[in-house]
Amino acid sequence: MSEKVQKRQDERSKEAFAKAKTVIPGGVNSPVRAFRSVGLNPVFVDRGEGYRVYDIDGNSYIDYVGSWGPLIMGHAHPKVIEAIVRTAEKGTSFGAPTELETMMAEMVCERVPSVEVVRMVNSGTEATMSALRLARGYTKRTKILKFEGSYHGHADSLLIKAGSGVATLGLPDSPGVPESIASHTITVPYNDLQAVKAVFEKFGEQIACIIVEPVAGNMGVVPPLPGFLQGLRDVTTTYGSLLIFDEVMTGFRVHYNCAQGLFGITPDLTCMGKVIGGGLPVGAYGGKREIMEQIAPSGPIYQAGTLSGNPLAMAAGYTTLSLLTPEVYELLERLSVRLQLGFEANAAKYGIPSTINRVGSMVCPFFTEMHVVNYDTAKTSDLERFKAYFANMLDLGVSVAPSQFEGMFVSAVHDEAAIDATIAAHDEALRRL
Ligand SMILES: Cc1ncc(COP(=O)(O)O)c(C=O)c1O
Ligand SMILES: N[C@H](C=O)CCC(=O)O
Repeated sequence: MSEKVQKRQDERSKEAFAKAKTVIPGGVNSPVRAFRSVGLNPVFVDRGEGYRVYDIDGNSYIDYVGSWGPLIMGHAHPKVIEAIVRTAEKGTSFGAPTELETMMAEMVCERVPSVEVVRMVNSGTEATMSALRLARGYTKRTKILKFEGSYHGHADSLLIKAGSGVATLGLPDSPGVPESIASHTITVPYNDLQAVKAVFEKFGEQIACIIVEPVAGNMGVVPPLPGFLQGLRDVTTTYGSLLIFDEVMTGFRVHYNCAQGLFGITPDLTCMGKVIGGGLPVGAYGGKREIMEQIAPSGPIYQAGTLSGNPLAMAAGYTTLSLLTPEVYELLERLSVRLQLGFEANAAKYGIPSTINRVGSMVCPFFTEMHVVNYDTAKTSDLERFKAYFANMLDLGVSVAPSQFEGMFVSAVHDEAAIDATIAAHDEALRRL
C-alpha cells in the first residue's frame, strides 16, 4: 500500500499555522487541534465532502474526526446544507422565538423519553454548565460528583481531573479555577461504583448531582460496565440527588434514543450538543418538567443566550435528526464492527498490544493489553506508539483525532470500501511502527 501513496504535502498548512499563531493563542481555537501531543503541524482544512476532508495542500483523508462527533451524516450532507441555505435566506438570527425551535424541541422530546422539556443553548459547555446550576438550584445543594478523565466542557466546576484536551496536555487542574469552586467537585474513577457509594455515604446529603458520560468518550472510548449506570441511578435516587447524563457526545450518536435508550436508564437531566446541531454550534439540556420549569422565565434559576435556538443551527440539527432513522444506526453498527474487527486482526498479525473499545460508532484503539475501564487504565496505552501510529495514518490518508484520549467517529456515509481502505491503512501504519 505504501508504494501507491504519494508523499503528503504540508507546506501550506505549515505557513497557515505559523500565521495563525501570531494572532490566535497556540494558533487554534480549541487546544487539541494544535496536534501538540503528537508533535506534528496541524492540517489546515479546506473543505469536506461525505467521509472525506481535503486540506489546503491538496491532500485528502478518510475522516474519523467528524468535527469531533457532530457529523454523523458526513461532511456537507446535501440535505443539511440545503436546509441551512434555505433558512439563512430568511435571516440568520432574530432574538425572538421561531417555530423551528419548537419543532426541534418536539423531536428531541419524542426520541428521548426522559426529556419532557428542553432548552437550547450554543455549546455542550453551556449545556453542562446550565444543568449544574439547575441541579444545584433545584436541590439547594452545592457539591457535585464527576468522574476522572471525563470531560464535560470547560465550566469551572467541571475542569477538575478532566479528559479530552486537558488529559492530552496533561493538565489535571486548570489555573484560573478558584479553589473555592473546585472544592465542591468530587471525582472518583469511572466505572467504580464502590467509590461512588463511599462518597455518598460521607457527603450524600450535600451532593446536588452526579454528572456522567454514559459512554466515556474523552479518555478514549470507555463503555460503562454492566450495572454501573443503574448503580448511579439507584444511589442518586436514595440520596435525593439528580443524575445528569452528559450525552453531548453520545446523544443520537450511539442509538436512536441516545445512550439512555441503549442502556435503558432514565436520568433526571440530559445534556446534548454535537449531533443535534448537525455541524453548527449548539447545545441543549432537558429533563423532567418539574425540574426544568425552575429555569427562567418559568422559574427563578437564570440562564439565557443571545443566539440560543439559532435558526441555522435548528435547521441543520432538525434535518440531521430527521435523517437518523433506526436503520441508520444498524448501518453504523455494521460498519463500526467491521472496522473494529479489522483493527483487531491487524494488531494480532503484528503482535502489537492492543485493546479496541467500541460502543456503536464510537471506536477507540488503545495500545495496551489491559481492559480499559477508566482513566488510569486508558493511560496504560503506549503514547509514543500512538504518536507514531497517528503520523502513519495521516501519511496514509486517514484522519483520526490527534490524541489517544479521543475516539474515532464512524459516519453513516462511510461505506464498506472506506472502512476497508481504513483497515488497510491501519495494517500499513502498524507495519511501519
Ligand atoms: C461529553 C462532552 N460534554 C461536553 C462537551 C463540551 O461541548 P462543547 O465543546 O460543544 O462546549 C464535550 C465536547 O467538547 C463532550 O464531549
Ligand atoms: N473531546 C472534545 C469534545 O468532545 C474535543 C473537542 C475539542 O476539544 O475541541
